[in-house]
Order: sequence, then structure tokens, then C-alpha cells
Amino acid sequence: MGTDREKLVVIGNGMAGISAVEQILKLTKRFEITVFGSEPHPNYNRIMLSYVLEGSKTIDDIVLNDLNWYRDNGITLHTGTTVEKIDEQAKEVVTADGMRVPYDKVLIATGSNSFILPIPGSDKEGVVGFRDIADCNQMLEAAKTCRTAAVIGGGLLGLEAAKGLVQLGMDVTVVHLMEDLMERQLDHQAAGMLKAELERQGIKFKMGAQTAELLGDTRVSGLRFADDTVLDAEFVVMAVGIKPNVTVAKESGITVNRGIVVNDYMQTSMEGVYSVGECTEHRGVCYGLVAPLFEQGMVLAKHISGVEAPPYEGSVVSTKLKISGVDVFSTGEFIDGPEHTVIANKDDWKRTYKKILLKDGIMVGAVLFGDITDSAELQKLIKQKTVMTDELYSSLMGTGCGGGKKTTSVETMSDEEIVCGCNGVTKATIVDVITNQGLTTVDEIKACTGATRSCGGCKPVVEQILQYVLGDGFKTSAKQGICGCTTLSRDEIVAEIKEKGLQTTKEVMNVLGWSQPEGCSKCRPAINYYLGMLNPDTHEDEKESRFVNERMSANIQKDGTYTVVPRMYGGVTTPEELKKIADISLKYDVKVVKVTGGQRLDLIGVKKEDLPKVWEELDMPSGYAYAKSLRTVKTCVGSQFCRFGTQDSMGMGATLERKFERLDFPAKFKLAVNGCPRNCAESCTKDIGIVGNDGGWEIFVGGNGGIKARLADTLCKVKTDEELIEIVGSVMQYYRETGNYLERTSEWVERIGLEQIKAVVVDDLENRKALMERIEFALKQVEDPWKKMLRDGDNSGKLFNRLEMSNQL
Ligand SMILES: Cc1cc2nc3c(=O)[nH]c(=O)nc-3n(C[C@H](O)[C@H](O)[C@H](O)COP(=O)(O)OP(=O)(O)OC[C@H]3O[C@@H](n4cnc5c(N)ncnc54)[C@H](O)[C@@H]3O)c2cc1C
Ligand SMILES: NC(=O)c1ccc[n+]([C@@H]2O[C@H](COP(=O)([O-])OP(=O)(O)OC[C@H]3O[C@@H](n4cnc5c(N)ncnc54)[C@H](O)[C@@H]3O)[C@@H](O)[C@H]2O)c1
Ligand code: SF4
Ligand code: FES
Repeated sequence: MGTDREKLVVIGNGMAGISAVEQILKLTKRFEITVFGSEPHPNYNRIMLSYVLEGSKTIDDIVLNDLNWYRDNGITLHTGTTVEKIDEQAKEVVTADGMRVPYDKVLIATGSNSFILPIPGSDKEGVVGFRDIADCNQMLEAAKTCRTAAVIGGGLLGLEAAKGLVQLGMDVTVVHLMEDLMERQLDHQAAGMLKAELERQGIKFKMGAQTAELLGDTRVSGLRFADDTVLDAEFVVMAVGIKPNVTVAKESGITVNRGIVVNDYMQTSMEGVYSVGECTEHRGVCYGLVAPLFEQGMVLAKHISGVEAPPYEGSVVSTKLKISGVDVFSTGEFIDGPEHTVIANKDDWKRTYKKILLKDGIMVGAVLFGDITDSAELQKLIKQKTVMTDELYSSLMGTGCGGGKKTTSVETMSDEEIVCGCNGVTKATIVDVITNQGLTTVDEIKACTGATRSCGGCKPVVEQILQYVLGDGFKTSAKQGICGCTTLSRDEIVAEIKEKGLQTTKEVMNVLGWSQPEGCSKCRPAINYYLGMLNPDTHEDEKESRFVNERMSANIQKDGTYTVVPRMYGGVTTPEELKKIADISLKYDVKVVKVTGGQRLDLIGVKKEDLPKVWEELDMPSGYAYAKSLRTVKTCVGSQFCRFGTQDSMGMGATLERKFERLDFPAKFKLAVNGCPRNCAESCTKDIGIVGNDGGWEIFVGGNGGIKARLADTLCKVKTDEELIEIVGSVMQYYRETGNYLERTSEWVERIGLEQIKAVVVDDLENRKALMERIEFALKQVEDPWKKMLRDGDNSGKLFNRLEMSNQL
């Protein structure tokens, strides 16, 4: 049925083309739209193929626009139909099977093809790219019969493919040309951390390897490298990049470089013909991520619909790897050169890394590993070419006292700014559905606008917008698991462990339906902690679920040696003890003895195999410097010696340390006790700070002197030592029972609320007593790990073997 509407023909039924069509439909109904797609499917979310492979989504889950959508919007769809060229003279689009469709305007959105290495054997059976549903299905099929796979290419795609194949039970080696993974997005530091994490998750790597040939008869059986070494592989995935699909444009005489060359309004060299997506080259750049493609689509939609629009000026891209338990993010410039000012922070303990690059004071790029909560914020600041200030620095790098909350920046975002890059949702759209449709949760916004639907990277910003628009009416309902292996929250897991009487991490993962049977480095230690906290008498600590320092009961150093920190209650020692420490240090060639910030002595440089002998000869309790446990109780001189002292801080410090040592906490725990408000032992930055005052004690909670400094809050004042011990014990137990694993008290206090903590441990005497009973019970079960090791020996026989390097966590 003919109409007098303008005829728009879209070549390519992929993410960029159909997103542009969606934008056009919002602006005008003046086009009669026909879409051609080579694939036999309606438009689907290509990004999610990684999740289909990994098993967490099905093909049906990832359809973005089903056939009804095309029908409802009056779009004629030809699936399984490839366009050959545009006949400019006839003003017709010509398909490979000879169909001719007249046009007024054409949009070319033909995407990319996988780049297949031009090496002998690359056409063998069992060699695939990873681009579409057909490739994904081939991989799923192969996993049923093949055991070994090689993924060539250690970029985003290769790593996601490798993880998917590991999930399917295959033995997978990633073969990478360079020495660093994802070298187009990460610096050397982050790439190293990423590799270590993926190795933990079961992926093998062959780095710096150039594949010369794929071996096998008709079917691939292995890889031969340029140095003539060989790797067996029954299945090979090529993930070495993509090639813009410019065939139609080339055949039609349109200017093509690497991609189809367009101007700032996405117009090609041919009158009436536009191009968006991965096939397009704008100002010399071809993009390979969806966010820029959606931005292009918006500009195109306005231009083609006759709506005035600013030109497309290129995009700052950012990437996030979609592998559960691996949080890595990169945006803008990421390799530092002499022109950059580098702000960097690496935490070996939490295995996090943050780097921000400045050029002439302006933020131009960032890399995050381990903790990507600031990703959306950084992406926005870098996109806006923001100048770094002291305030921003403190907010991003977490320095400065008082723990001031980050200011939300959504207020300063323009309405047109895209919040969800994957789905092209702007701030204005989100604000609109909150204000006009009364939506109050991230899930509702997701259902209505698509924001957060794909990679999830935009969720923090969507939450911020909700909070900003609703103020106090905001509640977060988005379901967030403790890691990518589960959607269960910490509280749900703890409740299930209690209700179902679960005993081991394996059991928790099996019964509660973990997506990865072995869990990951985030959930395994957390569950081990929750089990121990809930069942102090029956839980068998799972050493393999502990971080290396905890397994060794010592902190590993850069050079592979360890440190030994013996317990010195309240920071007090004797000349005899000091002499013993000095003798042993000399005997075992300890090069440095360091006085720590917590007033202890740290014997640095003990060889792994000497650890048991050093512990035995010291014959002192472990100082737990490696553990998520009570580390130290720092004390001032106090009333025993100090002229100002009103309380015996040294005595009380030692008492508290003796009483509460050895227990596991969600994170490390530090105390300080002061004899008077002069506060020489710095209570304000401790998890619990105690200050002698008015003949009694004043107690503070939630202080932190670390990366995210925070001054402690006043909890209460008590008159007696007994009351002090009881409040300290019950705060500790309340934190043990309600803290998220790895959550310091500084974060816990903010999350739970000071008033709630007061209500439970100060005001409610019965509750306080119950908490004390539970902590006393737990305390009865604990034993010094050095003594235990000396008595029971090392069951594995490997822990103190010089050559054995444990790297599970
Ligand atoms: C496994 C995987 C994971 C990814 N993950 C992410 C991610 O997390 N984040 C991100 O931003 N990006 C990701 N990407 C990249 C993202 O999917 C692409 O950038 C995006 O899909 C490109 O959209 P496009 O429309 O330009 O191309 P495509 O989505 O490839 O669409 C082009 C379509 O045109 C069809 N076509 C080609 N030629 C013709 C013709 N002559 N006639 C008719 N039809 C034709 C093709 O068959 C195809 O269906 C991922 C890609 C893959 C493969
Ligand atoms: N999470 C995400 O954002 C995501 C996920 C998957 C794919 N993608 C996109 O899909 C596209 C394809 O991804 P990709 O990872 O293939 O592209 P890529 O170009 O980012 O990475 C290819 C990698 O292969 C390596 N390589 C090149 N030749 C090699 C060889 N002969 N042997 C071994 N390694 C070799 C390169 O060093 C590079 O690291 C990209 O545009 C990517 O951005 C994005
Ligand atoms: S805090 Fe008070 S009691 Fe303790 S050392 Fe300082 S001045 Fe003396
Ligand atoms: S940015 Fe990926 S889902 Fe929003």
C-alpha cells in the first residue's frame, strides 16, 4: 500500500540502526520505514551474547524489539535479507536476491564483521568469531563435545568469550599477542591485576604469542606459534578485533576509508544517505561500543527529522568488562606520558587500583580495578573536561577528615546527557518517568526506559537521579547480589544459612543456586566469614577461602618474604621481650624492624620457610597484622605515668586487647584508649576510640585513618570499666553480625546509622547482654594460629615450602 510519506530504508537491523529508528519515531511519523537485516532475527542486544554464552541469559531474553514492535510501528522488516548496493540513479536499494525498494533516505548501519586472522588453517571447522547468535550457538554446541579451547585475542571480547567457555566446562587458554591484556583500555598495572584475577577464575594465558597456523585436518586440533611451539585446542575463537562492514557503501560508490566516512550530521558522500554504528568513520574514528553509536543515532534522528540539533563531535569512550567478580573500567586516556599528571592509588590488600590522568589540570582519563563505584562519575567528569580541584580530589581519592559524603553531580548534568550508554537513555527521560509516571525504583525505571538493562554500569547514576528527584522519598529496590555469582544480598545469604542450617561455602553455593559452582574471590571469603560468625563452634574454617596473608598468618611482601608482628598488649613490651625479638631478628636475618602505626614491632623480611621457627622461638601470641580481626589497641601513657592522665589507658588497652583478640571481624578492627581528652593515641580515627573523661570513659565509633578517612562519632559515655568492656564487646558483636564482609566500621556506621547502633548497644540493656553472651561464646572457640600451626603442623605440607606459591585468592 503506497503512502505519500518519505521512504526511509535502513540497511542493518542491529543495535545502532534500530536505536536510530526508535529516536526518529519519537520525533516524527513522516517516514515509511523498511528495515533489512542479514540475520534471521529481530533486533537483539548483541552485548548480551556474552551472558548467553555464560549461561545467565537465553536468546529470548536478549531480544530488544520483537516482531510486534515492527508491526505496531508500521515498519516493514525483511530478516535474512542482505542488501547488495544502493542504486543512486534509480533511487532504489537492491538486495542480494534481487529485490528493489525505492527510497528517499537511506541509513546504512551494517556494523562490523569479526576480524579473522589471515593465517593458514583459519577456515577449518571449529574456528569461529564471536559476533552474532549463530557464533554463540556454535560455541554452545562445541562445549558439549570439545574439552579444550583457545581464544585468540585478550581484548574485551576474547576475555568474555573465554569466561563463557570456562563456565561451560572447557579448559580455555587465551592466546594474546601483547604482554598486557586489554592493552587498548588498560595500563600495565591494571592489566596485571586483571590477569591474576582471571587466572583465579580458571582461565589460562599464553602471552606474547603470535599464532602462525591453525593445525588439524578438516577440523582444528591446535595452534602453532611463530616460535614453533604448539598448543592443543579442539575449538578456536578468534577475538582479535573487528572490521567495519563497508561492502554496501563500497559497492554503491560511497566514500569509504576504514569505515564509511560521514560528516558531523552522519551524512555520507551520497545525497540522502546516512550512516551510523560500527560501520561508520567519523573524524577518522570507527567506534566499537554502543554508547557512541547511540549518540550518533540521536544526532542523525534529529537531522533527518528536520529538528535543529548540535553536530556530533565524537565521543569519549569507556569500557567495562562484563565478567562476574571482575570489576574493571577504563575511560579516555589510560597510558600516562610526560604530558600527564598522574593520580594513582593501589591497594594490594583490597586488590583495587584507581588512576586518574590530568593534562594541564584537566581530567582526561581514568582506569579502575576492583572497585568501580566511581566509574559513572569519572566518565562524566572526563567527558565534561573537568578541571581537578582539591575538593574533587578528596571526593574521588577519599582523603581528608570527616568522611564527607560525595556530592551528587546529577544536578549539574544537562538534560540531554546520556545516562545509560547501552540503551541510549538520557537524564531527561529518567527524570520524566520519575516525575510524570511516579516511578520510584531502579527496577521500574529499567522496565520503562531500558536504562540499566544491559551492562548495568549506569545503575549508580540512575540511583543518584532517583535520589535527587525524590529526595527523602527515594528507596533503592534494585536487587544486587554480593558478587556476580548470585543475586542474593548479604542479609539474604545470612538468613538462608541460618534457616537451612548450611555448613560450608560449597553447600551455600549449591543450595542457593550460585551461577559459578566454585564462587569467586569476592564471595568465597565472605561466605566463610558469615559461616564462622553464625556457627562459631561448628564451623571449620576453610583456608582455601582465605586471602593468602590469612592462610599464611603473615603478610607477604613485594620480594616474597613475610612479616612477623607479635602481639604486644596495649603497645607495651619489656626489655626481656625486646632482647628476644632482637636476637631472633639477627638469627633469621631480619633486615628491618619497624615500629608500626599501631605501636607494634614488625619483623620485615622473614623467609617463608623460617616462619614456623620464628614463631616458635618468639613464643609470643600472633599480632594478627594480616587478619580481619582485632589488630591493635593503641594506648597513650595514661594515669600510670602522665601528669594529665585521669584513666589507666595502658591497663585498659591491654585488658581489651587480651579479651577480644583472635575473633574474626568483617574487616580489620583497631582500637585506641586515651587517658584524657588530649587524645594522644588518636581515638578519632579508630573503629572504636576510648577517651578517659570526667572520671569515666567516652566511647567513639566508626573512625578511619585510611584511604577514606573519617572521624569517629560519639557513641556514649560510661562510668565504669565493666560498662566500658560491655559496650565495646557489644559494638564488636553487633558489627560482626550485621557488617558486610570487607565493610569497615566507618562505612557500617553510615549504613546502619549511629542512632540505631546506640539503640541496640547503649539503650537496650537486654540486647547488649545478649550480644555480650554471643561474643563470649565465640571467644571461647578461638585459638592462636601460630600456636595451632606449631602444634598441628601444616596439613597440606606445602604452606611453608619455599617453592610453593599459593595464588588461589
Ligand atoms: C559478544 C559481544 C559483547 C559486546 N559487549 C559490549 C559491551 O559490553 N558494551 C558495548 O558498548 N559494546 C559491546 N559490544 C559491541 C556492540 O555490540 C556493538 O558495538 C554494537 O552492536 C554495534 O552496533 P551496530 O548496529 O553498529 O552493528 P551490529 O549490531 O553488528 O548490527 C549490524 C547488523 O547489520 C546486519 N547487516 C550487515 N550488512 C548487511 C547488509 N548488507 N544487509 C542487511 N543487513 C546487514 C548485520 O547482520 C547485523 O545484524 C559487544 C559485542 C559483542 C559481539
Ligand atoms: N564489555 C565490552 O565493552 C565489550 C565486550 C565485548 C566486545 N566489545 C567490543 O567488541 C569489539 C571486538 O572486541 P575485541 O576484543 O575483539 O577487539 P579489540 O580490538 O578491543 O581487542 C582485540 C585484541 O586482540 C589482540 N590481538 C590482535 N591480534 C592478535 C593476534 N594475532 N594474536 C593474539 N591476539 C591478538 C589485540 O592485541 C587486542 O588486545 C570491540 O569493539 C569491543 O569494544 C566490547
Ligand atoms: S591522652 Fe592525656 S593521659 Fe594520655 S598521654 Fe595524652 S595527655 Fe597523657
Ligand atoms: S550503561 Fe550499560 S546498561 Fe546502562
